[in-house]
Amino acid sequence: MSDALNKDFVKYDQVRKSHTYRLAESESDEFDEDYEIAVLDFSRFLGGNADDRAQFAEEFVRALKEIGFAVLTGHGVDPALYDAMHEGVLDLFTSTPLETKMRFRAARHGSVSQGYFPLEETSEIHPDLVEGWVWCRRAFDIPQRGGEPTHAENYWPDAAFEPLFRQLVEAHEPLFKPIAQAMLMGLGADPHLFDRRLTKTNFGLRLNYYPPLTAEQDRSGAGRLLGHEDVDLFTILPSTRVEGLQVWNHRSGKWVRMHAPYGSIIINTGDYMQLISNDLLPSTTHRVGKPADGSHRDQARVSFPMAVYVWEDEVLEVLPGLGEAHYEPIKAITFHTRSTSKFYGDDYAVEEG
Ligand SMILES: O=C(O)CCC(=O)C(=O)O
Ligand SMILES: [Fe+2]
Repeated sequence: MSDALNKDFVKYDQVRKSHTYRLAESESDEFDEDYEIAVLDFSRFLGGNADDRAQFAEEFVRALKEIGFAVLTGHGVDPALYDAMHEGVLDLFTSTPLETKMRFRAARHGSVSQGYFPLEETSEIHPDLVEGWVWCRRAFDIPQRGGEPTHAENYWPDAAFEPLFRQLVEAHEPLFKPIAQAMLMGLGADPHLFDRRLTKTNFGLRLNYYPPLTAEQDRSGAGRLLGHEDVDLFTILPSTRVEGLQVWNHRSGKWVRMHAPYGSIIINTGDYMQLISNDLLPSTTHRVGKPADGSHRDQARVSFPMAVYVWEDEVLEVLPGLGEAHYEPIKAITFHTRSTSKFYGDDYAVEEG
């Protein structure tokens, strides 16, 4: 199984992914030590004049076209919040008994597999050295799309975690539209085309807890999270304290190690965005490997990416003005669940229009 290739699962892909990579880390993997992922000041878009905004959008989209990842500073979120989240994730995973965690095992809610993922069970295709926990919009006590009441209490092992992690949701939700607007502007499309779809939209907040590596795991060369692409429009990932994120450079066929400054956020485009951008913005493969710096190996690693979706009943289609469409329009639920049935089994797919 450790020789498995992404190509073995190509039937699940809903957008073109022509490269080949091994799911697990391997001694033969090559690294692009010189490539620098762009670090851009988002305040130029959030607070700048029309020229600043246009220039930011151009640089942002250039970086994304090239590698599917960019790092943003100047986004306005207090880094103290990320420190609090880091501690909160450690607390959640280390203080919740396994039997309690197992009562929340992940299950499909609409498109999203929401709930707890035990160690080595992030996906059905290969074991990873991470525990995960995913919550969508409905799990937070925030305004819901149709004004329906929330039942946050159903989703949390301890009620105190909801208001804690809600702070992260409330800090990031105001960034959804400006990030999408900058991408659309840089693509030459109407920057406001997704404003309605992104109002009270769905998302998946994923907390990842990578336990300290044992000496044996360290020796085995096992990675922490398999190579994958995100299915979403884009992901907002605050920079992590412990390194390890690696990004596939499709030009060189090598991996690039992410080094994002403290307090910055990493943005990467996912499958929804690759479809609507007609393959201009790639859904880039990434994974989490052992830290290159040995001193970090005995430390737990924590990350808290937020995946931005559109609701299940929206249609994903190629934006106007981007030439002959490579894809047919498709309902978001069909697109999302077909693609992620790669991880959750064939019966995960919901076929609708
Ligand atoms: O832990 C990280 O740095 C990345 C996690 C990730 O790619 C994911 O949860 O989709
Ligand atoms: Fe990811």
